[in-house]
Amino acid sequence: MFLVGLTGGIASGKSSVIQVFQQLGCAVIDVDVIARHVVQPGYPAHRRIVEAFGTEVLLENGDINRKVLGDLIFNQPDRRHLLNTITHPEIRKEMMKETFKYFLRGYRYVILDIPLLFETKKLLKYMKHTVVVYCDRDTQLARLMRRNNLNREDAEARINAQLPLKDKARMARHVLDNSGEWSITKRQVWLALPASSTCSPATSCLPPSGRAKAGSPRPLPPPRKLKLGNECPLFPPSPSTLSLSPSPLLFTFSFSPSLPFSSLFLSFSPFLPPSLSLCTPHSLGWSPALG
Ligand SMILES: CC(C)(COP(=O)(O)OP(=O)(O)OC[C@H]1O[C@@H](n2cnc3c(N)ncnc32)[C@H](O)[C@@H]1O)[C@@H](O)C(=O)NCCC(=O)NCCS
Ligand SMILES: Nc1ncnc2c1ncn2[C@@H]1O[C@H](COP(=O)(O)OP(=O)(O)OP(=O)(O)O)[C@@H](O)[C@H]1O
Repeated sequence: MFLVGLTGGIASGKSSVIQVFQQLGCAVIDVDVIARHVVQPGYPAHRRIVEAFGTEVLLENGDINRKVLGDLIFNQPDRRHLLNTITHPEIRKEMMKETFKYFLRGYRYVILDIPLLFETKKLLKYMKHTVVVYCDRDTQLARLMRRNNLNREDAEARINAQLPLKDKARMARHVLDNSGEWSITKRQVWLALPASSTCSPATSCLPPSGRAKAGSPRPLPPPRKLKLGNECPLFPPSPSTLSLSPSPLLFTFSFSPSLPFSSLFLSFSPFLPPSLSLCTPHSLGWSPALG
């Protein structure tokens, strides 16, 4: 099994992007969701947070007051470090459990949304590939202020608590640009689907409407569960998936001027269980005799 680390900056659009992957049937893990889970009352991290930060970081019902704790840690690096030492080991344990569940279900790839992948570096060595969801700083600031109802100063403190997004984009193997309209970002994910097909046009698993000739405008595939066997630079095929010929679609996509970060080629099928994802020549009705 291979792990794909998806990261970005605060409010750069990681959760939005990972939802698209999820809708497409990929195996995904959102570490922010796990981070919320492990600090619930009754969990060791909850007790240790109260010991370290006092009961003023609690709501009346005993839950962590995330606004208060956030205001504390995003303005004070030492307290942020303290919170990280409490929560990160618990988060990693849960992440391992979730990943193992996907492994048992037969997935070859799991996409993990890990906000601090490049900051902590602890998990980096386990990632087969890294993907950054990027947006320019002004857009990031505006989206963060709007979503969290923050003033500029507080929003900047949160952004500055992380490595600059530009640096992360440089460190990543693949970048998704979410600076523009959401529909453009979604297209980047969707368009990557047929681009990664190993099937030649003659044997394509795509419905006819989903096929395109090299150089012609690409029809937008609807979000759906995938049943293709794919090959692409990001997610190579399993040994039992045979590449027939490189798809012309790959070429079309990689030089699309509408995608400034068009180096992203995602093959979704490895995130599906093998029974669904393999597109062997035989499953396509192809045999060596037929060519
Ligand atoms: C500080 C807390 C209470 C704020 O909660 P809040 O609901 O406002 O934000 P949420 O958890 O949704 O996080 C939003 C984003 O903030 C950024 N962020 C969160 N924690 C940190 C941190 N310790 N350092 C830098 N950035 C962080 C991430 O980009 C994250 O995606 C919460 O983020 C938290 O418990 N953080 C510690 C755990 C952690 O490091 N989580 C990040 C995933 S490893
Ligand atoms: N392309 C876009 N156009 C407009 N708004 C967007 C776009 N992408 C994301 N947003 C909005 O920006 C905000 C941040 O997006 P999202 O929550 O996906 O980011 P995130 O990186 O997961 O954030 P965090 O680091 O805080 O978990 C949300 O309110 C989301 O609806």
